[in-house]
Amino acid sequence: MLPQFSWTRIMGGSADPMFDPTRPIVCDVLTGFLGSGKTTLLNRFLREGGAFGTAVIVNEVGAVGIDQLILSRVAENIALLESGCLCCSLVGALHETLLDLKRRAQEAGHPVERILIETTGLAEPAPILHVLLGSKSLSSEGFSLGRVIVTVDAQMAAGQIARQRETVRQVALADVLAITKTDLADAPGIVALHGALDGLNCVAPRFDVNAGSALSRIFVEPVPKFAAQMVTSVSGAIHEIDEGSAPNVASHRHHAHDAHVHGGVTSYSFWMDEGEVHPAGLAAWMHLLVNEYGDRILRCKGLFHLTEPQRDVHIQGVGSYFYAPAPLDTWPDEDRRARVVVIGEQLDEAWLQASLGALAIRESGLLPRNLQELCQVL
Ligand SMILES: Nc1nc2c(ncn2[C@@H]2O[C@H](COP(=O)(O)OP(=O)(O)OP(=O)(O)O)[C@@H](O)[C@H]2O)c(=O)[nH]1
Repeated sequence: MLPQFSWTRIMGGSADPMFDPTRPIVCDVLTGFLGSGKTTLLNRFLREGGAFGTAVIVNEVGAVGIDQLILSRVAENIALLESGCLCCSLVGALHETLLDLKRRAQEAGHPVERILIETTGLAEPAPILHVLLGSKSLSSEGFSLGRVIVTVDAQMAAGQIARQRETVRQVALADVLAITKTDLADAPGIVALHGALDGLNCVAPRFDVNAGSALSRIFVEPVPKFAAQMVTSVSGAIHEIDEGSAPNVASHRHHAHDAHVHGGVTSYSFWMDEGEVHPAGLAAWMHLLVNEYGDRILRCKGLFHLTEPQRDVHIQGVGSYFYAPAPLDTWPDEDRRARVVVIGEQLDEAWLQASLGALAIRESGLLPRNLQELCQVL
């Protein structure tokens, strides 16, 4: 089902003579639990004019799209996907809508550099990420996944994390956590919120939507990839991952900070001192991980120095599916250590630590299914 809209309504204005139809189109996903402030945040971003070249796809469950009406007061470039949820029935429609948006942009000669996709509050981001990361037709048309922005209600989120599976999964898959309603929450509540977020996602930077420059940091500035030290500030409450206690360990020894458990979901980070990994070792480790945990893995991200060919790569897994490692133009920070974050349900820290031994494998096709087989091949 394609949304009903006309291209002039989407883009407005006249054709841009500088428009380059081959330019890549970055797709950002804006998600977060029901009422957590997605539309309010998007509205502010559009109103404050930072969205040139941005089209918006809004997904609402139900026959009447309210959010679209609110947003269309501030921007013309809105498409609505309604009567279903993107993560369930509308994944195919998303694919078609993206291609259709691009085709119409080309016909109209307007630049679309970015598409912001606002999901319903109940959406699980994983199926949407699979479309954006895994579709060959979308990638050959220049579409790529940008950032997953997740709104987190400072008043309600700690409780939602305890009760709502959707909130847990949304937070786990976030690249950026946008903390809303900090004006309503008290300081102890914000501290409790950070505690709740720590175990679910230790790598996504957190920004208070009500702080100065928040919009730019949430939507525009590059997202730090696994900075060894992350400092996040929400309403004056500083949460710091202390470098002193941070991982600085050799030989696949690891640090797993704050392995809080929320409904069985934990996040573990591992830093590795020893240099390069053969692609066969990376493949063996992914195979081992998926074989052990399957769909209990929610999200995996990593930075590695690969050999043969020698290159730095960013790996991404969503659920039990790993995408081809993406080459990095530049290593994202001064810390040259490889690192990986695994977020999932009922993961065993000791098992994860041991599994990293698979990274030492250098022979293609050597795919141990469990730790016992790994011991035999090492
Ligand atoms: N005080 C305060 N209210 C907020 C803030 N952000 C959002 N709200 C209010 O929270 C309510 C829900 O916000 P929405 O932006 O509609 O939330 P949503 O996530 O789009 O909601 P759904 O589409 O139902 O999932 C609205 O009344 C907003 O005005 C905030 O930072 N502070």
